[in-house]
Amino acid sequence: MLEFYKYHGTGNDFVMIDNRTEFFQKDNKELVAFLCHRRFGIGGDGLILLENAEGYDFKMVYYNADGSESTMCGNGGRCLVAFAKQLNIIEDKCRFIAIDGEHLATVATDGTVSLKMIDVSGIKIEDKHSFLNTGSPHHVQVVRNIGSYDVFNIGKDIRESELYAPGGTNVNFVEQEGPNHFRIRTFERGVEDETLSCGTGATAVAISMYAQNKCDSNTIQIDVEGGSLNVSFETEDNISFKNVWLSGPAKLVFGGEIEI
Ligand SMILES: N[C@H](CCC[C@H](N)C(=O)O)C(=O)O
Repeated sequence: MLEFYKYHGTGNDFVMIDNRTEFFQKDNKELVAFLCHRRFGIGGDGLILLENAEGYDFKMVYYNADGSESTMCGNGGRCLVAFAKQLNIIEDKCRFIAIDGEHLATVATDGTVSLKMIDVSGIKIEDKHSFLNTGSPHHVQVVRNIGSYDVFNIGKDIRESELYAPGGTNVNFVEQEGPNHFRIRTFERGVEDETLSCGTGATAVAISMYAQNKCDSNTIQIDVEGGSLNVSFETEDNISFKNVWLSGPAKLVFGGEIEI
């Protein structure tokens, strides 16, 4: 039997495993895909291992639902911080290591988890879209009537297009809701579907919109299908962004054991 916990951050859901004893078969892609399967397994957009790391509170190892180890996951990172607190590894502050480097995080009394993301630069701004890396790669495209937009089919086409081969990208569609307030919907690589939220995607949209002068505050509200996230940052030149923070809820849903 394998002990797990299930968390979500604004509807982006993850299977969490305490792998400090390193028992988990990390190269078993089928096992990860099975655990994330919504009918045969537990169900999740991804799976995250919490491990020990010298000089840090813990290490994050992230897999997409298809079983592939991937790049940074913002909501997953926030959920992992809540999981570390549940395991009494940390209190209300921590420093951990993930695939894209070191992250700081805080847990507020209301449970809001704020995560410091990597510094961002090298944003490409084209006529109809932009592209940037916030720990994971993100295509950002402004659309109208986002509520009825065909995120799955258009997102999948962009994700699979020549432009992003061979690695692929996550695809975010965005519509402005008000000053410094946007609504997004994201097609995620590795889940190969729309998810209810994407943390690195929300971060990418906030930075891209600011870089294109669509907002003037460095604190931006991003509504996702499963709730609301907040992104803040500092920039001097509108090209490089530092002190980037992603905040929002990170909730324990249930825990259990699964036969493997
Ligand atoms: N949901 C994640 C992104 C996972 C990254 C992944 N889909 C990829 O780029 O392979 C987030 O909250 O940032």
